[in-house]
Amino acid sequence: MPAAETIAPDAIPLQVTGLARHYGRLVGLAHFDLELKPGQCVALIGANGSGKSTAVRTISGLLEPTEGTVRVCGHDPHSEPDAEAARAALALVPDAPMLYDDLTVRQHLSLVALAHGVNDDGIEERIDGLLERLGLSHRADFLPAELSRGLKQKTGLACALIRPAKLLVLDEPVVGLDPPSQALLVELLLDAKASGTAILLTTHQMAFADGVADRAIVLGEGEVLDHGPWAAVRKRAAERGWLPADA
Ligand SMILES: Nc1ncnc2c1ncn2[C@@H]1O[C@H](COP(=O)(O)OP(=O)(O)OP(=O)(O)O)[C@@H](O)[C@H]1O
Repeated sequence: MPAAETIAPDAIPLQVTGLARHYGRLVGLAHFDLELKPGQCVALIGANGSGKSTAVRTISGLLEPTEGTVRVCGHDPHSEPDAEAARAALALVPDAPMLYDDLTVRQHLSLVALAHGVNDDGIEERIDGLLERLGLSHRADFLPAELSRGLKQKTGLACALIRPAKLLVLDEPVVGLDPPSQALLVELLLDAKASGTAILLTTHQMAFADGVADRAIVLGEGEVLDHGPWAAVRKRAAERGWLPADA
């Protein structure tokens, strides 16, 4: 059975319990709990080195946890063969997009769509529509080496958005994007939320998170310093000096 078909329609997109990741004696993340229901968006915020990428990478199955459990739609991304179903449900946009040197932008999207069983008659039109919306149409037949940093970032985002993920995980998604593209990304993420996709993102851009986050978690030295509704946590974080003064 294809992995995507093992995902129950009413599955909870993300459940994380007691997650910890140590790097030798250094604690990258500790005591991390999170549940994300369909259509919810949580922003992880915090200073450099506070553990945001460690959380994202451990939740996505790229890093083994030292302690704790992760379930993506009920599946464990750290245990084969269950990890295959977790990967089918989760779309990750890492801080530096992983692109194939010899595939064009359009070929990346076609490959991702095919790999996730999205090969219906309308797929080419949807790829064209997404390329157009992201301002990538004029670079559709270019290779990654011919793209700027921001265009590579958009290609990584397009790859995640072309497939029907239950959980979208984005690590610093607006780095490299110009202000109109950041606003466009907010629109695309609101569309994804409206269709029931849960979102976990990290960012240093508070104005971007204002547009999309329902809740926030503040990390510091790998520990959760605060969590709750986005606006309240953002205000407390600014008052306590956890954010830049202009955030
Ligand atoms: N591969 C690694 N080996 C050793 N220590 C690491 C490794 N990756 C991260 N760390 C450490 O773990 C801690 C958390 O790092 P992480 O990259 O998760 O932070 P971050 O909040 O994403 O930071 P930034 O905002 O700078 O991207 C830091 O102290 C960092 O130095």
